[in-house]
Amino acid sequence: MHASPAEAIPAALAALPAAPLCVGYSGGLDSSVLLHALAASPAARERGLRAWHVHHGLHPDADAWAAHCAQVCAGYGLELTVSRVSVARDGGDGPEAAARAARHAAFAAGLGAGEALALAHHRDDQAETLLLRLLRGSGPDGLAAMREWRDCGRGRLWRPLLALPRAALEAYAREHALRWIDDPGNDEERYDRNFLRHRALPLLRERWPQASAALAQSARLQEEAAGLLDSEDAAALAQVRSLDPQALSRSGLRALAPARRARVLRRWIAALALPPLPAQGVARIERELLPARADAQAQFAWNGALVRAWRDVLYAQHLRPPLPHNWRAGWDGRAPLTLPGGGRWRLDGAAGFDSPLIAHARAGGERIALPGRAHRHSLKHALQALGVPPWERERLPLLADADGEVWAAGDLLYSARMDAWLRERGARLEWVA
Ligand SMILES: Nc1ncnc2c1ncn2[C@@H]1O[C@H](COP(=O)(O)OP(=O)(O)OP(=O)(O)O)[C@@H](O)[C@H]1O
Repeated sequence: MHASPAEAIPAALAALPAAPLCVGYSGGLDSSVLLHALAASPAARERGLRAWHVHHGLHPDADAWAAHCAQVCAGYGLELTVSRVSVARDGGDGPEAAARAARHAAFAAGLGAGEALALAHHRDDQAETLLLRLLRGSGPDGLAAMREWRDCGRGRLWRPLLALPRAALEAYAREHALRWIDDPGNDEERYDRNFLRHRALPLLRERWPQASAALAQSARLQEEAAGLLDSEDAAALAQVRSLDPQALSRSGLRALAPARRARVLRRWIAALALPPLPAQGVARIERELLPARADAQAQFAWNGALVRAWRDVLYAQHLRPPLPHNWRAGWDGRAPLTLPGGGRWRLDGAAGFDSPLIAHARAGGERIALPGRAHRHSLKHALQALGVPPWERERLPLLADADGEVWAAGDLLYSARMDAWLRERGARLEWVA
């Protein structure tokens, strides 16, 4: 175990895969230490070390903080990126949480492919995070608290100081006579983290001097356990998954143990980039959507997402209104066509159609001349035969020629002519609902 950033940073860099390196620099004590230790490392500079300051625009001194960061970086000969973000002051969880969300969104959007963003979280931050998660009633994934590595946009977050106590960073800052900014927000005890830092943890340490180290150790053990659970969840999800990533087998889910089922459902929702299921979400799905005789209309909606049961599948999707009945748009296939209410159509592998087609909503009663069939078929029956659920049919755009002949329904059905046209060119249509 390393006792100081001066030892921890070179050791961590030696184990770091070759990747561009950036440091999240707020100007506070912790990230000033991290920046200094990285700037002193030839291995970090070889990776093109740069610094990144997110300007939240919340505090009256925020401009001065950014100027301080620029001055320090110039002194080290490092490039500094300053990103301004807009923070909703009246967000439900307070300005601190809103600033954090905006900062992480900026990181996720701005990191280069494979780039590592070093953050200066340390062992005492980890202990606070674990306590916060315990007090929120988190399970093993949450209690693993902060990982040393985590994916972020196209890059990754890296916390090379996570094993060091705050005191080691303070000693380093004194030893190197660093200058840093004291954010007055860090003392406000109405924020939970500050309450733990200034009141709860000092009290715990009176009786258990190693409290922070022990809490961080617990988080590490939880991370190991969560890793094991995670691979088992992935295997269980693969078992119940169908070809369509938005669909799971209801009978397959029923066969899983309830605790596993809950984890698989959460993992599936996260993989679809839908908002996390609320606390009662799993119970509602279990009760209303999983039974073999679930009501065909049953659904569970939360934060713009929806899960429903249909035949043997459980479907999850973003909540979207049906296509407006009167919607029509010319489309030559050259650029993607944006559909009302979100979603799009794209022609891949060909420059465009020979002559523009007309995209429109279904009116009912359409027929389509399918490949290899002598007669036109009812579109509705063809979609039913494909197992397309009713709500997906409501959002399904049609593509027709000037004579009203249907050429395609989303990317689910092609007419014989469209099929031949796409095959000749090795092209395909891609529809996102
Ligand atoms: N404004 C900022 N610009 C760039 N980096 C920042 C900024 N604020 C924080 N960081 C980086 O994130 C690290 C952690 O800061 P802070 O404890 O405020 O984090 P957080 O993102 O709110 O995380 P958590 O709530 O998980 O502790 C800092 O040490 C620094 O590396």
